[in-house]
Amino acid sequence: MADLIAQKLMCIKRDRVLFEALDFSLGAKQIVHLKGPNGAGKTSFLRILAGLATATEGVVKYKEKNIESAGHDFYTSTLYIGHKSGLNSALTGIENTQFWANQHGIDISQSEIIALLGMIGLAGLEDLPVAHLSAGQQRRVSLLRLWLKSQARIWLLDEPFTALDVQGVALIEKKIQEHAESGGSVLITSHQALQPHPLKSEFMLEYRF
Ligand SMILES: Nc1ncnc2c1ncn2[C@@H]1O[C@H](COP(=O)(O)OP(=O)(O)OP(=O)(O)O)[C@@H](O)[C@H]1O
Repeated sequence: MADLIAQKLMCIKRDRVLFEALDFSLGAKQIVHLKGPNGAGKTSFLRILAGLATATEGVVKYKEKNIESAGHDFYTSTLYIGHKSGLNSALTGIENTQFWANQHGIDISQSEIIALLGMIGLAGLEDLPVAHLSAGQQRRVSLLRLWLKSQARIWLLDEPFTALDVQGVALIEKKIQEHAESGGSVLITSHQALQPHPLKSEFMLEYRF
């Protein structure tokens, strides 16, 4: 059975119907590439699925419960990474990661964070305020969450590859594939093609005038 089910979703923004009667499901071991032109409503859709915005009509269910009533179970099982980095630019990579881990009840030591930051390509930059990091380096700090919130089975990722170089994209793609292979599910928006993978499918949102 699917982890996350959306039924008959409608979303209206500024009098424009972005989508209506939209049914969608995301199950274990699935990677769904959400595609569509600028302004089609991909971010709006992702935010509704994450419980960060409310649909004009329709419901989103997690384990057969509306996400509003699924509560803690839903939020601990979901990892949403949006367009914005969600970082405090005055804090270092270590501090940002520690803060985020604390917010999510994740027990992690400073040496473990330093090791993870090194793994993601930020060795030697761990104690710089993230304002002093490049756009791609900041993106890497924010994507470190993929390695932290291991109990989150459902990943909702909005343009995670923005600003990443070729190696950065490959690292994140590999992590996404490993997550799906180990039973997780991933919905990802990206304007670039994803690596072919047997678990991957596509879901298209058309631009509606
Ligand atoms: N808070 C808001 N208030 C008014 N209109 C909004 C709001 N958020 C989004 N929109 C509008 O909804 C439409 C869809 O936006 P959305 O960000 O979901 O598109 P998208 O498919 O993710 O686009 P992109 O590929 O450019 O990221 C856009 O026309 C946008 O102007």
